[in-house]
This record gives sequence, structure tokens and C-alpha cells, in this order.
Amino acid sequence: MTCAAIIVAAGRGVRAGGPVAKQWQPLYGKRVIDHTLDAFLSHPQITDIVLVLHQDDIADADFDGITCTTGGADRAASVRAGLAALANPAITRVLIHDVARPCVTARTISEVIAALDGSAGAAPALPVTDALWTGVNGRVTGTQDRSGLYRAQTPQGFDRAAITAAHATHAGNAADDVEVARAAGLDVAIVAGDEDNLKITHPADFDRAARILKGRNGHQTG
Ligand SMILES: Nc1ccn([C@@H]2O[C@H](COP(=O)(O)OP(=O)(O)OP(=O)(O)O)[C@@H](O)[C@H]2O)c(=O)n1
Ligand SMILES: C[C@](O)(CO)[C@H](O)COP(=O)(O)O
Repeated sequence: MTCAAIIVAAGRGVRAGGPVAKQWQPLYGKRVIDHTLDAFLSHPQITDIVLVLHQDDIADADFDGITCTTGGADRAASVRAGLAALANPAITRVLIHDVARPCVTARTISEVIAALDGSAGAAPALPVTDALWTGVNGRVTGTQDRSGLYRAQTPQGFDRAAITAAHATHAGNAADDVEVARAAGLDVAIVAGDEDNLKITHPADFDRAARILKGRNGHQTG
């Protein structure tokens, strides 16, 4: 089994703000992107890494041992570019991960890979535990049943041939690669998500991620 990781990093991080896109901003001693890459570079089951970058960033990219390629206008297009850049024919599995999730642990990566033994796809998720409302103009308009609802995370793992075929036939963007996989009829297993595997989306998420990484220092998870 040869497993690659595709790290999608071609977004502009508009919601996070800042002078540069969020993946290039500092976080607990290095850049967000460095934390994310290190999680996969240090994982013993990941043999190849493809980093998908924005066209404005690619010329300055300097990452040893990592294939860099240019992303597209939306996340799904960037994933397709990453899949196309996988050069090693021996790769049978691929994990697709948001650069914006720098606190991913070795344990989560291992659990996604292990679940691929029994399923064409596998991804971490957390069951929704809060009540869910609908609301309009700052007023609650209803309560939704939360049973069977999950918060999806990455890395999302797949059989390489199956996800490549699924993306080739998928039109337009998608919430994530699980949506693309399921549209193509693939079975996707849910593995335990991790509250600490947050996606840096808004400015306050940098502090939260830094606290998680600081708390882990000297207590390696996974
Ligand atoms: N055209 C795109 C859009 C998004 N992404 C990646 O998809 C992940 C999840 O997207 P999100 O958190 O929405 O990141 P951004 O698109 O950068 O954020 P924003 O929507 O706030 O601009 C990120 O790692 C982002 O870099 C990508 O590779 N290519
Ligand atoms: C793929 C994803 O991380 C799953 O939770 C998420 O959908 C991507 O982020 P976005 O904010 O929806 O673009």
C-alpha cells in the first residue's frame, strides 16, 4: 500500500484576513503551511506529498521533497490539479487535506488510512452535539433534528483510482471530496474526528490553533 497526501493550499483565506493568505501567516513558531506539511512529512505511511498552490504563490514555493502544482478557481478544481500531479504509479491511496487544518494529528491520519482497508473512502467527522436552529433576522424560527448529522473534517482518504474517476466526472465545486465520492457511488466510512483538528477560517482561529499546538508541545499526540 502506497499512500499519498494532497494538501490543498490554493485558497486566498479571505475570511481569515491578514496581509497574506492564512496558510502563509505565522502560527506557533512557523507558518500555518509548515505545521500542516510536517504532520504528513513525519507520518510513516505517507510516501508522496503534492502541494496545491495559488498561481500567485507557486513561483516562490520552495519545499524539499514535495511536488508543487497550481490550483484552480475553487477547491474541487484544486483537488483535481493535485490528483493530476500525482506522478508515482505505485500510489494506490490518497488523502486530501486542507492546508488550513494545521493541528491534524498522526492518529487521525492513521485512522483514515486504516479505514480504507474496508471502504473506498474514509473521513473524520464529529457528531453534532448542540441544538440546531434556523433563524431569520436574528430571531429563531425553528429547531432542526440533529440526529445523524456530523461536522466533516479532513484528511479525507480514498482509493486513488476511484477518487480520480469521481473527480473527472464531477461538474463544478463541492463542499468536500466526500461529496464528490458519494456522487460517484463510493462508500465512505466515518472515523472519529478531533475537536482540535479545526479549520482556520476566521481571525480568532489562529489563537485557538496556537493554544492547541502549545498544549501539545512535549506531549505528542498519535
Ligand atoms: N480555489 C481553492 C479554494 C480553496 N482551497 C483550499 O481549500 C481549503 C478549504 O478552504 P477554505 O477554508 O474555504 O479556504 P480559503 O478558500 O482560503 O478561505 P476563504 O473562503 O475564507 O477565502 C483551504 O486549505 C484552501 O487553501 C484551494 O486549494 N483552492
Ligand atoms: C473540506 C472541509 O474542510 C470539510 O469540513 C470544508 O468543507 C472546506 O471549507 P469551506 O469553508 O467549506 O470552504
